[in-house]
Amino acid sequence: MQKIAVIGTGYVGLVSGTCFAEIGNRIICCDIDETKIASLRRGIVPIYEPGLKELIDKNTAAGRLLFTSDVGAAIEASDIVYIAVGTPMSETGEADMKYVKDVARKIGEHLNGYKIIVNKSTVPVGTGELVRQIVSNHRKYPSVHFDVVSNPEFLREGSAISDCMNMDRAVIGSSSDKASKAIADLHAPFGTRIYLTDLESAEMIKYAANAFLATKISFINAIANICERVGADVVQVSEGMGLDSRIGGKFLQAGIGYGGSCFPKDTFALAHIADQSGYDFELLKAVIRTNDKQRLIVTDKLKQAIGTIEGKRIAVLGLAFKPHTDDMRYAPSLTIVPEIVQLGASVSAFDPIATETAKPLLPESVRYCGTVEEALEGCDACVILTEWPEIVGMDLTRAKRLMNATVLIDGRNCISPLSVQQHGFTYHSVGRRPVNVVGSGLHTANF
Ligand SMILES: NC(=O)c1ccc[n+]([C@@H]2O[C@H](COP(=O)([O-])OP(=O)(O)OC[C@H]3O[C@@H](n4cnc5c(N)ncnc54)[C@H](O)[C@@H]3O)[C@@H](O)[C@H]2O)c1
Ligand SMILES: O=c1ccn([C@@H]2O[C@H](COP(=O)(O)OP(=O)(O)O[C@H]3O[C@H](CO)[C@@H](O)[C@H](O)[C@H]3O)[C@@H](O)[C@H]2O)c(=O)[nH]1
Repeated sequence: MQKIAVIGTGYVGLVSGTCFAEIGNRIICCDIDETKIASLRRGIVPIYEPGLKELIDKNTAAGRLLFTSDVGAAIEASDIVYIAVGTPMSETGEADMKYVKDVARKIGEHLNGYKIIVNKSTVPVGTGELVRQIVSNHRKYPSVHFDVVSNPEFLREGSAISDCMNMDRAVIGSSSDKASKAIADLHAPFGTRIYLTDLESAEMIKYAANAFLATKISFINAIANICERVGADVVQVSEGMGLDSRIGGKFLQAGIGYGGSCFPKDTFALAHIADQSGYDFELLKAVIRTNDKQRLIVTDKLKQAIGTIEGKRIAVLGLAFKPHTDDMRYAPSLTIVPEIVQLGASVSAFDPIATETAKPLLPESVRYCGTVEEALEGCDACVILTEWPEIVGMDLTRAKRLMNATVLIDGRNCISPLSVQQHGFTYHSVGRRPVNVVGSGLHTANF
């Protein structure tokens, strides 16, 4: 059992803190946001993440998971201190290190004995060393030692608990064997692969992994745009490509591009790190440009499908950047909905979870609906931006009855083209052929 303080109780700190408690450690999750801590203490979880509330309730009841806004006291009461604060994109593209630096100062001020300081936030290479210097400079007792470790987080929102409990690997970077071993031992109950490395390489692994996944997405989106022009079907192309084990089928779903709190900011940050190091990362810059442009295809497709957008009513289904989260950070809807409104249409929007997070971020004229059906009623076209199960599984017969005109723009390629066409819809996807070829797909050799 380790005594651990997790500083920053956002998506990462709250989930990883809870999972560390679940494997038997005593965790104090702390945050400067007192409202957040007060909610958590009352059993109210401030973010939507499947399975998180149940796991928090279980571990708080067992006395393994505590919440406080007294960050200093949490540091003093722990042997391992995890940094999990935000590193948002600054105006110039690089990661804003303000919160990490604030926490490092605080750790220095409350270093009352040997501690391992572990950074879980996504940070530029060199941050471990920066944290070491700040902690050193703010130490109350200069004779007290500490080690710094980088242990980046790879969870995805929407499946964060499962990603954390069944992580592919734990990357642990440090110049101290003792600290690396302690953090490796901490991960033993997860039964995961441990990858030991130096601080700088661990920090780079996180950015490189996200940039690579973003590259796969922009690559398949570019292929989808070509498929549309030459008459191929991107879903079949990506499946056929993915069967090559060197390529793999994951992160090859074409659509309106990536959003979220990580890929947009981390690709920018890595391009900035490269620039600073004197290397022009042209490939990554093209990935970012491709993603920015991909969002614009929705209004282009709308114009193609219904002519003028002015005066029309458009149903927008899905606002969150991906299903199973209420996170709206860099969601494609934040670009697409204002564009539709600006072109003179009225928007009826539905999202099963993210509506409240979305409201302050979208134009005031947007009408929010409680169901898919309410959003579709009387609309001239329907646009899918997030593949929530209730949107993918919508009743097309009912949808057709409710809508003024049967135009469906599927920004996530999540509805079967055959099925929508059988229901009499005009279907616009991202690089799919209008109708599937019968008998296509994977077959055994004796087919
Ligand atoms: N969200 C993800 O899916 C994800 C996954 C992997 C890695 N990451 C990385 O993890 C880090 C955290 O991301 P997040 O999405 O959890 O951020 P978040 O914005 O949801 O949460 C950060 C929390 O830190 C708190 N905080 C800020 N300064 C503080 C301080 N001085 N003391 C105590 N608390 C403080 C904030 O109040 C906030 O609650 C980022 O670097 C991010 O890139 C995020
Ligand atoms: O084939 C795909 C896969 C994803 N996406 C989009 O990409 C974005 C990101 O999706 P996902 O990676 O599932 O969610 P995140 O929670 O942003 O997780 C990413 O970012 C986290 C923060 O760094 C990392 O920890 C995770 O490993 C990494 O997958 C979303 O808008 C998805 O719609 C696609 O368009 N096509």
